[in-house]
Amino acid sequence: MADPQPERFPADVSGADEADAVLADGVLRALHGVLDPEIRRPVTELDMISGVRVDARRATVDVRLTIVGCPAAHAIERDVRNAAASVAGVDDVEVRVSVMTAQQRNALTERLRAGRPRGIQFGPDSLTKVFAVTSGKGGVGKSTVTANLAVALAARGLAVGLVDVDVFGFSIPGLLGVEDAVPTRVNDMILPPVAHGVKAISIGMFLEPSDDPSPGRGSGQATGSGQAGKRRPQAVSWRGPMLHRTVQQFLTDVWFGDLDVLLLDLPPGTGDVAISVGQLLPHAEVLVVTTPQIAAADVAERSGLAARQTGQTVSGVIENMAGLAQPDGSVLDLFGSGGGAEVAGRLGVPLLASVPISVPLRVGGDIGVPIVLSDPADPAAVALTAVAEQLAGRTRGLAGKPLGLAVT
Ligand SMILES: Nc1ncnc2c1ncn2[C@@H]1O[C@H](COP(=O)(O)OP(=O)(O)OP(=O)(O)O)[C@@H](O)[C@H]1O
Repeated sequence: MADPQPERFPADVSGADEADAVLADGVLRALHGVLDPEIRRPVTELDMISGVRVDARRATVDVRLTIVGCPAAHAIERDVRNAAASVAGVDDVEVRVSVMTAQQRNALTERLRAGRPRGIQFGPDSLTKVFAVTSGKGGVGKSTVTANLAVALAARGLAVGLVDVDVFGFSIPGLLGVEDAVPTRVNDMILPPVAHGVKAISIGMFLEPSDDPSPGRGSGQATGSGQAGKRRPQAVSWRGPMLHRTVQQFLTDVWFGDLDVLLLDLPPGTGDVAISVGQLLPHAEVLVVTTPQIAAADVAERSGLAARQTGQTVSGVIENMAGLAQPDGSVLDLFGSGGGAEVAGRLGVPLLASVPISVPLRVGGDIGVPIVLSDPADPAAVALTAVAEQLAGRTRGLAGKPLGLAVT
């Protein structure tokens, strides 16, 4: 038997006379093009439009926000107003804002879950390709690489999620320019902020903001994020069970919707979080980031071997911080050379790219605009975009997936 459909709350559409009724229909059609900035679906599909009334070419649109103080309220109101005003024949627009009832909110969260029971969203049957990015040592550029891959994949039109499980050294919010973003909660569902087209979640988004009123770093591109003062760095010192629950909650309660690709930024090394991710997402493919330094190869290889012990597949190695191009055309191998190929050889997987040291790459990270967007012609951006293309080619395959068919 099919799952019962959650209740719908359709819009009441009317006009003072026949011509106004036609305009009201036009306004509703125009509103189909307005997306909720966090959920990324048309507001009309989400029952956020409760009424459209046109009187003597004057449109009144009733909008229902998901929660009181919805951080996306301003953007939704603006987009609704603009869409209604774009309908030829409408002279004026009034937008009236209210908040969903508990019943309407429940129906919405049910619908977003699409009848699936609450649980890990990216199990082995999911069509979402999951890549966990790991490294042996810290500071090799793993988070920078992950953020760039996510943004490059989103720029190709893929639906991309990024989970920053580098709990002790989280840096994804800053790298994506959303370090002050606060995720919205709708019932027990957490809506991840969207930055540069990527739905991103990080422990850094749940720390209490300080009272420091100075503006945070970033491009302010987060949509639907509450802005509440710059966060001072805070230490997270948790033991294994707490870490495991956090990873589990990110994969269960954060609503990503239908994703093509999910990337996870793991902490360096082979600790508790890597083990939790291995247990929760055993089908994830692992990408190992390392530097060209041969001396770092052992520890990088170990992070790949640890992933294999939990059943994950190591898909490739990305060498980062390779030779720095000098103004005279020579190349300075600051961290030596050959480390990436060495690790790839030992793990028996391809070396996916060698990303050079790049000042624009570092600057892109500092200002929250990844280099694949801020300076796509830079050699480091070119190398990272090429990796994203390889990964994109491997998404949405049904090959090897159980189809859930039974012989009767
Ligand atoms: N190719 C590169 N060229 C220049 N700077 C880089 C490059 N890759 C990364 N960096 C810089 O190196 C520093 C460390 O990068 P990042 O935080 O991404 O490392 P990480 O491996 O994720 O560290 P950890 O796991 O310890 O948090 C950052 O300041 C980043 O801007």
